[in-house]
Amino acid sequence: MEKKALDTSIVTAGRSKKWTQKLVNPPVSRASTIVFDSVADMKASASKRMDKALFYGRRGTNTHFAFQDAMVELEGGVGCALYPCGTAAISNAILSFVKTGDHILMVDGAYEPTRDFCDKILVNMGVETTYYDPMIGEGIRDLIKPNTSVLFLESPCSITMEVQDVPTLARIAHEQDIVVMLDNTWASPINFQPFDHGVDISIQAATKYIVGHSDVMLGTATANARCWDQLRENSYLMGQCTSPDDVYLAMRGLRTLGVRLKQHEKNALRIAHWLAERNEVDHVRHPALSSCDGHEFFKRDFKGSNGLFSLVLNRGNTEALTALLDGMEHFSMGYSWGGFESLILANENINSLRTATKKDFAGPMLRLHIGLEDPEDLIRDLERGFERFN
Ligand SMILES: Cc1ncc(COP(=O)(O)O)c(CNNC(=O)CNC(=O)c2ccccc2[N+](=O)[O-])c1O
Repeated sequence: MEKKALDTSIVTAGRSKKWTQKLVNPPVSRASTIVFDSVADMKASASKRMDKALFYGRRGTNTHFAFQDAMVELEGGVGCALYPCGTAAISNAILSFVKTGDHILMVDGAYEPTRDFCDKILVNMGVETTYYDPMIGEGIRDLIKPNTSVLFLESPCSITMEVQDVPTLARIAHEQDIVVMLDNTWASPINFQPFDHGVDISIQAATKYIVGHSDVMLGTATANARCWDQLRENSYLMGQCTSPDDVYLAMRGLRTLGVRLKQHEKNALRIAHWLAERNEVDHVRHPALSSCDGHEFFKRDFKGSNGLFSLVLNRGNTEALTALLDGMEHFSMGYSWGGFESLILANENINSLRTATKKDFAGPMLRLHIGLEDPEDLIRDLERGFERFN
């Protein structure tokens, strides 16, 4: 079969008639018990239970199998495990590849609950975590220990948006047979191809852009041939299963992911360049702008950006920030991103979330998620916000 363009794959991925039963979309197949016609049928299913045979609800149904196929086609790898949320994907992927006495390397700019998992769960299992500078590059070699089993990346990093040199870090990790995991949520399966850059396991909080409508919690971990069997079986043993209703909505989200990302990107760049000229802004941390750490890696490795970026203000205290935030008309405050709506979050002390790298920023940070609203309305909303801020 000839290689398809990305936009064609977005439309066709996961639509094997095995799963759709000639419908355009795979039906929502809810199941715990799967019944068999004969002992031979039951044994045949059991022998193929690890390869999308209908066996038991926890292994998935045709709805899950369709979405898993779609994720592998779009992101790469050989298999995709599903989880109730992105945080579950992160924790179960790591748990699938560590044992007591191991050491892992975790990017200092990781999503805060990822850090909490390391500091509150792994530590009690006798797994040591070293946090490293997102921009460390070749220096990662000096942090590797004989018992290092996982190198975890998140690129760009949460809130501070550093873009990591993934291929360099992966190359060095593989010299010591270390498993390379990447939280690839910002790029989604579309804008960064993890397995082309040395990653072994790519993690998505599908909650964000894949679902795209702020109404489902879901996580995925897609693995290459080296890691797939171990990831799949350990995640199954830890009871990681998902609702076919949520998976159906994630599959629905995939079909518009390409066009939504393009519009988010266009709107966000309009606003990021406008913000860069505001006198309240010290600098904008958008991977597509040269003012963002790792911008050169974004240009080299990414196919595009999206609506999520941050900025550093050059002044402002809690009172001024509250005045800015409380009166926004189109920017809501909420703990997520990747839906169609615009969001805004403030962070007054990013260094409280970092242990290996301290930022000497001019002022507090704002993280914006630019939605699908008209960017001129959003700019006017921000203008009014800055009037309250000043
Ligand atoms: C890159 C990345 N990777 C994984 C996850 C987790 O996904 P999930 O929300 O589906 O579990 C996320 C979720 N992102 N959520 C946010 O950025 C906003 N949420 C928060 O800030 C939040 C929420 C609950 C508890 C703590 C935080 N926090 O980051 O401080 C993510 O951004």
